[in-house]
Amino acid sequence: MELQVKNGLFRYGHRDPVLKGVGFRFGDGTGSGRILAVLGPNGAGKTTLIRLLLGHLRWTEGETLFGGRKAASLSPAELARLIGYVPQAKVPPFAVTVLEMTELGRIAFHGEFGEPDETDEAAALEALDTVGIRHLAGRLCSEISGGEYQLALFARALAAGPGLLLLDEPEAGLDFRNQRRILSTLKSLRGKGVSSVFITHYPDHALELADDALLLGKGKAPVFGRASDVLTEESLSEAFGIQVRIRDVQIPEGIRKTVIAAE
Ligand SMILES: Nc1ncnc2c1ncn2[C@@H]1O[C@H](COP(=O)(O)OP(=O)(O)OP(=O)(O)O)[C@@H](O)[C@H]1O
Repeated sequence: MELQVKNGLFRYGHRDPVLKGVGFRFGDGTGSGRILAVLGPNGAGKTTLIRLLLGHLRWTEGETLFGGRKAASLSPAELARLIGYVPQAKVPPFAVTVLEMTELGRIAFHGEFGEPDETDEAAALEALDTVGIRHLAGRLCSEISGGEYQLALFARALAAGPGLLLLDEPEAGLDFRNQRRILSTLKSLRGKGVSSVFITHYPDHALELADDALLLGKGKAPVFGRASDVLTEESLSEAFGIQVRIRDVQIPEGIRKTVIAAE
């Protein structure tokens, strides 16, 4: 699905703009999946951007379009069927099992007050399988680890079978193996035509996985383009204000880029 932002500017209240000059066209109408990594220092506006794309916030100027349709003209239910959202993990204060929480991802299909049916349960269990935590289906969300909960949030987004996933630091708090699980799931979803926009503080992950990258810098114009063009030693050093080096590392599958802070 094509995602486009035109002339985006956003400010909270009367403050200085958090985002300015945001414009990009990601993906196309051919149905092939793509991955966009969003990077930038703390406070650069990454989560704000995701909230704008989700329609939780409105651009002060500019607009978002999904498949050429203005996001503002889509109902919340239409948006929920198009987009899956994986927020930063915050365990809910109410007692809910992992399966029940995953079934919440199906709400656009059965309505807020409708009961999930067998189809919803099957989709939720399949999503739990995909992220490797089906064995936790009956456990309370308040009684699993933070990393396991992060995976449950991913499953909740997958349960709706969205064409586009928006993920806010999906690998944060996960161990190496589960980070790889998230990355390989995004990769295999791309192969099935599902696109992803993911915020990450790991430039290595962006270089490994992403087709495109959006680099946000505080007070600097955002840069969008092919990930290998956007994420260079120079641009990362400038955006993060620290000397960065990119090196090739030999792994059994070939060469992988690794990004090092050289200070
Ligand atoms: N609700 C709000 N009201 C006012 N200012 C806000 C609000 N939410 C965020 N901000 C400010 O907007 C700026 C961007 O915040 P945002 O959370 O989008 O950054 P981020 O790039 O996701 O940061 P991080 O990497 O730390 O998660 C920050 O300066 C933040 O203090």
